[in-house]
Amino acid sequence: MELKARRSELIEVAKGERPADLYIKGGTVINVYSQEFLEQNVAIYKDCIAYVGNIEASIGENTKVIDAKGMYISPGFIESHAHPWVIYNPVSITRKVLPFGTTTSINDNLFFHLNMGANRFKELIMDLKSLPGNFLWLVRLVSQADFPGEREWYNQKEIQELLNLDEVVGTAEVTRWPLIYKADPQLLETMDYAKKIGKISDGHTSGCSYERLNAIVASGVNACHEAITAKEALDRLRLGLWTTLRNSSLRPDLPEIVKLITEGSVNTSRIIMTTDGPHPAFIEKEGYADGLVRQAVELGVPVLNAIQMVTINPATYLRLDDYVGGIAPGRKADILLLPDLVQFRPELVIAGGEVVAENGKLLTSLPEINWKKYIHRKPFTIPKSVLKKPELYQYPHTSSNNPVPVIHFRSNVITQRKDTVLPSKNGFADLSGHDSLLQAVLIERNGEWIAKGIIERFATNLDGMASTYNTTTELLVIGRRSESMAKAASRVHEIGGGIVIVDGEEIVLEIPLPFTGMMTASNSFDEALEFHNQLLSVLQERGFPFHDILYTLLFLTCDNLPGLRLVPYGLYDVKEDEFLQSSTPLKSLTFS
Ligand SMILES: Nc1ncnc2[nH]cnc12
Repeated sequence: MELKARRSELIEVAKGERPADLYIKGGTVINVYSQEFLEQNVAIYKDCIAYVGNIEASIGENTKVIDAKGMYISPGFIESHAHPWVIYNPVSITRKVLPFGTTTSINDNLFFHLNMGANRFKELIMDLKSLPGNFLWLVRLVSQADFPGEREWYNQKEIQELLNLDEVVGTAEVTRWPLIYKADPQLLETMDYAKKIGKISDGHTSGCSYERLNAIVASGVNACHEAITAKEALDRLRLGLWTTLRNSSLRPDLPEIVKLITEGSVNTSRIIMTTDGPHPAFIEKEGYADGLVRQAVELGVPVLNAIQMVTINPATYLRLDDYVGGIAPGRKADILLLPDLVQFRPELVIAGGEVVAENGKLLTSLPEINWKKYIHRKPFTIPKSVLKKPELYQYPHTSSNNPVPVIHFRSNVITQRKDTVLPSKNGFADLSGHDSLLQAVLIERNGEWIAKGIIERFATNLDGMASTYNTTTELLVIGRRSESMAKAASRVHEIGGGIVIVDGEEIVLEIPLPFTGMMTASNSFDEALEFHNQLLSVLQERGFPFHDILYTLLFLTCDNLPGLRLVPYGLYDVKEDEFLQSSTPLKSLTFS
């Protein structure tokens, strides 16, 4: 990490030979190293802490003294596993969570790399360096749904170059973890490279048994946030993984997994917490890293341990503890003044030595990013007229006697194969007698391929919807009426990405997501929140039975979760690793 303050200057301030810029006086320092509360002052010079103690020698004429009487002085919180694209974007999420005290976030680069490639992504990293706080990255080794040309797009040499950047702390989760289990040479080599240059590899081992976990840990993976029971969390801890307890909008599991601590006697020094990319309404209600500490303490975790789990523990895991995670000389001055240890909402947030927020209000400016310059790999080149063809949205089915493998939603994101006998009409499945079934297709933006399926238990009364908000960022079109689906698809094409819902011929909701098809191009978090709330309520009115629509859309097209998925190569049975219906080149279907 680059520091503005020189070490020699910090030494002078520590000795009282040079005046501090800021001096926080009269508060109680939360010492996450020694696990103590200490009545001490903190002197700050430029972007760093220079001194922690009771001597006031560094207060000079121009030193700004902050009275922290009655307050706790905490290290800034760290979100070590962020996904900065849940309709919000890197800037709008920072706007929201910096005043809540998250001064460091470690961000997945999935959709940035997927849409702009490694070199453009490098430019984005540089542009986002001007964000207040520490906005750092983990880089993907592959996407979340294999596609033609994936390994060239995620090429090893470029990824290694990214890993060498100061702003990149390691490799990101590999959701398709069987690749690691099978010792994929390209992935192992890159993870090894990361280790050699002192960086980490985040993991993702959902549903992985203890026995299989051994093989994953042997690959060099450092952490996992996918435990959904205290037992699974303990397995991970015991095998030497940094164990990240998740409380996300999709999986609000903390009450269960925290029993690892509250009903056990484990050492918490390798336990971390994450919100794992929650939707905007969750952040609005629960906060971010602050919400994790608040809830952990409510659930019975000792307060100092809970704070360590979002400060020094993630900093140590990320190999950033020389810079962030604690209040000590030579560390970055990322500091919160907390009025209490119940709400954990800071009265003052200092990031890099600057007061950036007070009483929940951001006081600093945010960069204006020209998102357009990054819209790069995938504009829609498929002619819009093609999207109007109704047969595009029908599942091929020639024999009424053969059952069709339907994607049945068991929960928000978990699906199962449900073979269903359906009549065939003009070579397609006839859904007219089955109210609970919808057509679903995934169309490559350039018309290279189309994958088709039928889904059940999504939103029974949905005429048509199209969305680039899914893990491929291609065009996902769902509905019961081909004409409405066509209209929704055409509109998303026109706006260059986003989510559109159509009733009959009428557009009832339009959410433009021009930045990669996942994010708004606005700095407003409130706009993202409003879009999310509208989407959920419009779909719930049409029968969507679950609590988190964005994750349903996101993961319908991934290739790692059970059971059937719609992915670039077709309708895919994840467990069997089998394609039940291959995707077809769209051009051969429609351009002739
Ligand atoms: N694997 C994932 N991909 C995209 N967004 C996510 N948010 C949480 N997990 C995610």
